[in-house]
Amino acid sequence: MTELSANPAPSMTGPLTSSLGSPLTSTAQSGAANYPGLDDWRQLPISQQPTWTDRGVFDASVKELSVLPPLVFAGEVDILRERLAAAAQGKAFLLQGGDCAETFEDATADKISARVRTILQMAVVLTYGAAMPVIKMGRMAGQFAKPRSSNEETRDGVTLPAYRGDIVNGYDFTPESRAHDASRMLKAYHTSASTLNLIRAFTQGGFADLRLVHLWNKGFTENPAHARYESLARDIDRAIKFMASCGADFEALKRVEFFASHEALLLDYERALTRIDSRTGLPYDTSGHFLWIGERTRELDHAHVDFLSRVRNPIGVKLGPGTSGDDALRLIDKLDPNREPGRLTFITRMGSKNIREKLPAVVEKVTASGAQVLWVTDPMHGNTVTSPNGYKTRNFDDVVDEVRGFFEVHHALGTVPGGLHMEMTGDDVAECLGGADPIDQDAFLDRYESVCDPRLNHMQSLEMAFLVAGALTKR
Ligand SMILES: O=C[C@H](O)[C@H](O)COP(=O)(O)O
Ligand SMILES: C=C(OP(=O)(O)O)C(=O)O
Ligand SMILES: [Mn+2]
Repeated sequence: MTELSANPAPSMTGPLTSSLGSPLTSTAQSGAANYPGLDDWRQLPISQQPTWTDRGVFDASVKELSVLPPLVFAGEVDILRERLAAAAQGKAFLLQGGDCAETFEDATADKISARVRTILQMAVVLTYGAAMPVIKMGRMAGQFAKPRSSNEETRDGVTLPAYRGDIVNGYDFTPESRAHDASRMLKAYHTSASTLNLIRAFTQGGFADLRLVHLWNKGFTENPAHARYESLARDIDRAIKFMASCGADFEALKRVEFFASHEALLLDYERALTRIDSRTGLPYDTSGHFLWIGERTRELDHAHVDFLSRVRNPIGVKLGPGTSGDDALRLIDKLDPNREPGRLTFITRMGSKNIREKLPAVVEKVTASGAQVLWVTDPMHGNTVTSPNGYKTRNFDDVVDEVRGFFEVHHALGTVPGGLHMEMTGDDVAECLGGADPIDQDAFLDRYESVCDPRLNHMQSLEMAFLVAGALTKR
């Protein structure tokens, strides 16, 4: 423990050091060992990395990760890039959602199923309302590493390392649990694999068949959004029956594409899962289909931007209210120098109070440069507040207002509002205030489950989908 508290600033370990504070041994190199540039990030400033307690465990974990099978196939990643290119042109819409922080404990069939069903329901609402394809993507099967504002947490006079996601340490407030344990990277890999396996089974094996559109609503608490969904599902049912009587073939309705994404924060993990694709000879980070760089780690000349500039996956970057048009242009030059459709997504999270004022200048500058990025709204992270009874929360009205602001800005500029990025769950939790069947802060006492940021619950998520479908119809 002293080792951890003696070095409370694992971020910015500086040039020529790894996240262990000293040069890594060759055991840290992955399958793509000699590919030029993939390890350049190790020479650059890096923030938000763990301070692992045991070098032996670290070396062994990275070595094992680097020979484990990839979690996703490079061909799927290429398909996603094409889908995102369509979204950037206004021909599809990206729906990306899931926990702020997945946990190992919650990687159960029930919870994964509720989340997938909720995303499928939202996608149906959006597809039906907006009459355009929806790209379905989970913040799932890998969303285990969290950047934090503070390295430490103090409770009742006791100070311990902050929780940094299950891939780094445990949520329990004990010195043992909060120690940074590199073997957790292996557990994160295996939990991602089993989550992805279940998602693939659900989405390819019949569960996502559009003819089961009613079934996805079953088991969720009845509420206004639930009822509205039922009515829409009845319309879809009628349309399907009508088409069936006309002899239509429903093969295409049986399966859906579902992509996995997470914040690529823990670069030792991401590097170990980076492989050279045998078809193209190029490096892919096979820990997920889509990876994003967070607001806290998007400095241009730092490690995260450098590493992600070198993999073929589609990349997202979160843009907070302090982003200038020039910042955005420099990120484009570094991450998408060839201006490749679908390569780069900007996920704006400016806050409902800032979006209308700050977003236009950034979008205008990017548009004037000729770059075609995909613009996505994250209406969660700029709207975090503390409730009077001490919970980290968000007001549903602020979240809605940021989404509205995002659409207004893009409508006014004639650009494409191409997606929604949400922290949500299929469970009936109480973490965000408000909604049609309003959550108040007293409900937090029993139903606040998130280990990091507050999520929209099942009903609030569906409500959001109806709202966005309305905005897309106008588009
Ligand atoms: O999910 C995002 C960040 O990890 C989170 O907002 C950080 O929250 P903190 O300010 O409580 O550290
Ligand atoms: C850390 C996150 O967001 P941001 O980087 O936008 O703060 C997140 O998406 O959980
Ligand atoms: Mn979050």
